[in-house]
Amino acid sequence: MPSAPSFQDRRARCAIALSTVSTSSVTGELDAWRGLPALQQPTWDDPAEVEAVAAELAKQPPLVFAGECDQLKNQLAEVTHGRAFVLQGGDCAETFAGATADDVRNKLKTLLQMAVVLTYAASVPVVKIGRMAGQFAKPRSKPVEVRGGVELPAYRGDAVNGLGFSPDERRNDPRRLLQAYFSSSVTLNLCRAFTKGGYADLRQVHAWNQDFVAQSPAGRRYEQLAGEIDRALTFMKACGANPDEFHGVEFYSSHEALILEYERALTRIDSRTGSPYDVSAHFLWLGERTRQLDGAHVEFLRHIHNPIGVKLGPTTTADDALALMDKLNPHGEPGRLTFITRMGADRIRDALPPLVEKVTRNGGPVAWVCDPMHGNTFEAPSGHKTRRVTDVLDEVAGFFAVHRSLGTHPGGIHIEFTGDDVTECVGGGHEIDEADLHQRYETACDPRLNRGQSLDLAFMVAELYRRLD
Ligand SMILES: O=C[C@H](O)[C@H](O)COP(=O)(O)O
Ligand SMILES: C=C(OP(=O)(O)O)C(=O)O
Ligand SMILES: [Mn+2]
Repeated sequence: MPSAPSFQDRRARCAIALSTVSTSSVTGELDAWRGLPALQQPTWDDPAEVEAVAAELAKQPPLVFAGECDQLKNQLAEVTHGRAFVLQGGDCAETFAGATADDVRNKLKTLLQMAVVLTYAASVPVVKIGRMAGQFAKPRSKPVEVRGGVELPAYRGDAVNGLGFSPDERRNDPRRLLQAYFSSSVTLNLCRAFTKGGYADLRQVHAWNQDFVAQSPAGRRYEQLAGEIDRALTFMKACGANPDEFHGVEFYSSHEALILEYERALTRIDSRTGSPYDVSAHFLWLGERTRQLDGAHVEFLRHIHNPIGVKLGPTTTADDALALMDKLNPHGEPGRLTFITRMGADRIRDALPPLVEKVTRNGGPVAWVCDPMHGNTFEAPSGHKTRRVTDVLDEVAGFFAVHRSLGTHPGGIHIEFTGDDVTECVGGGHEIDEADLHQRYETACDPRLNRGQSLDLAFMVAELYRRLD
């Protein structure tokens, strides 16, 4: 007969049992979305292939660490308290071909320049989040695209199918999910190297502008500001400050949590706390098309501990916002939830106040961020999807005006931009007009601000921020 288990044995068995119970209940929660309607999911030819890919993804190392997600959550908590500002941006749709050192550096350079303008001119700490290293999947308004009488499945991002207009390219291929992971990893590695390895050093403010200054009004304006920063740094050094403190910056990754098989496969239990984190990015958001309260996306996001966002379009009611708040941040944890409003320049001044009022009165803390892109898209006569820079600026001005009148904090901007001199949005310093769009229209999905247009926006936001005082 086996002897009675020792106290240690019993304790160990008990611990094992507890961890099994808690792990399986966590697993149950993380898979609960599978029983709910999930919009905008690709249809795959072979479910077994998707399962094999998910199993492969589940074995891969995390792209980000839970502790980094917590750090971002703390910084976003500062935003909810009105003490910091979010700058979130990048491509509408990243592409695998764009995971190169040049492309990533150009985007980061523009983001850093914008952040410097905001930090210096508005005197506010800026939380820098890229729509980078994972933004490979797109929701679409139509499931198909028709060209010259030929109908094919819509492009859903490089994680799903190809942009080229052929049946082969447009076939949904689950193996692309693996490539999305590897391209995210390459991009994030570059971002980490650029932001920590000296390139983002504040003493490089002029270097980021070198290839730009002569050509553009925004570049020249930036150059002046960089000169002031230089003098401030010299002054601080003379006062005894340690210049190495400006060597690197904190940078975080984000993307829309769209393809639930991918996000689920990259969700891990944090060894420190036993809580699940989606380690595909620091920050995940839900799009306007997939934020149904009883839908699969909300259910999945509810259980991960990353800081998260939800896009809110012009039809969102105050009750919708409150219900999302209750479901996604039931304990009112500061920094956990960001509402990214994308109302359109002509709607923001009417559509935003009821949401902010009700959430502020009844809800926990939330960071309010303005996406001035997605409510302002239209089709030019040439067929290009575009946006007017004046509408983008006007939506941001409306966002600031609403928060100012309600006494709440305009917490940040969320934009689609690129570091290259593309011609995708009309207006701006170089006055791109609709007839110019074809010149350098390179986006895989929505039109992005180019570098000059992005810097113009940063100067305007800094001005609006200063006027809040
Ligand atoms: O950001 C993405 C787009 O707004 C979204 O994919 C819808 O675009 P579509 O109307 O071209 O499908
Ligand atoms: C699809 C997007 O936005 P929204 O969900 O707000 O339409 C996006 O951010 O690219
Ligand atoms: Mn977009």
